[in-house]
Amino acid sequence: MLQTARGLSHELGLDCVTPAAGSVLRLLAAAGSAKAMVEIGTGTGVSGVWLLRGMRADGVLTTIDVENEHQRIARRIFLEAGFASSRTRIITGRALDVLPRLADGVYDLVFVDADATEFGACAEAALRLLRPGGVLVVNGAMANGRISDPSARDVDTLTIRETVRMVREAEEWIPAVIPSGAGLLAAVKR
Ligand SMILES: C[S@@+](CC[C@H](N)C(=O)[O-])C[C@H]1O[C@@H](n2cnc3c(N)ncnc32)[C@H](O)[C@@H]1O
Repeated sequence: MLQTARGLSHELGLDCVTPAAGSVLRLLAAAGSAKAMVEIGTGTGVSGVWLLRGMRADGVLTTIDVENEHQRIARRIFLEAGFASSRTRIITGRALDVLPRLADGVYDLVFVDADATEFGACAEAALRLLRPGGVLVVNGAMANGRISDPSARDVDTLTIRETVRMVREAEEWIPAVIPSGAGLLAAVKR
């Protein structure tokens, strides 16, 4: 099932989480006995299946994407992977329009994998959405190796660098960068 979703993702020209990064997502969801999670960037559902596999059997994944077509594929992938439609809440819209409508302090995990220029704003929203002890995960934290190259100053790299710095320095987070896949910035909310 994940192979099908990965193939569809590549056909659409979308990146998706690698198996190494996906297994970290599953582990974090399982370690936190996650019951409520938010995903920003549904894509074709690759990361969603990893998250669903880790979270509690009665948990619900709220997943946001601006592209209805991507979510149409993801909805089918979730069902074919054995997850009933009651396990997912699929919301179509821009992340920064949808996130303010979600409840404060009730989510166990927020996974960010959409527009890199909005990573900082998504991390700030996650601070409001997560319960204490909840986990933020941002995919692409190493900006394909550009993060440590001071000459890389494109807008995506600059935003990712700034988001990693902001989360690392903030009192509210206990952070780590995990070098799996495109790099995962993970942080526990104090
Ligand atoms: C890298 S793909 C997500 C891949 C997915 N997480 C996976 O691993 O299978 C990024 C997705 O974010 C969506 N996206 C881009 N900008 C967005 C925004 N501002 N708000 C919501 N979704 C956005 C794109 O339509 C795309 O489906």
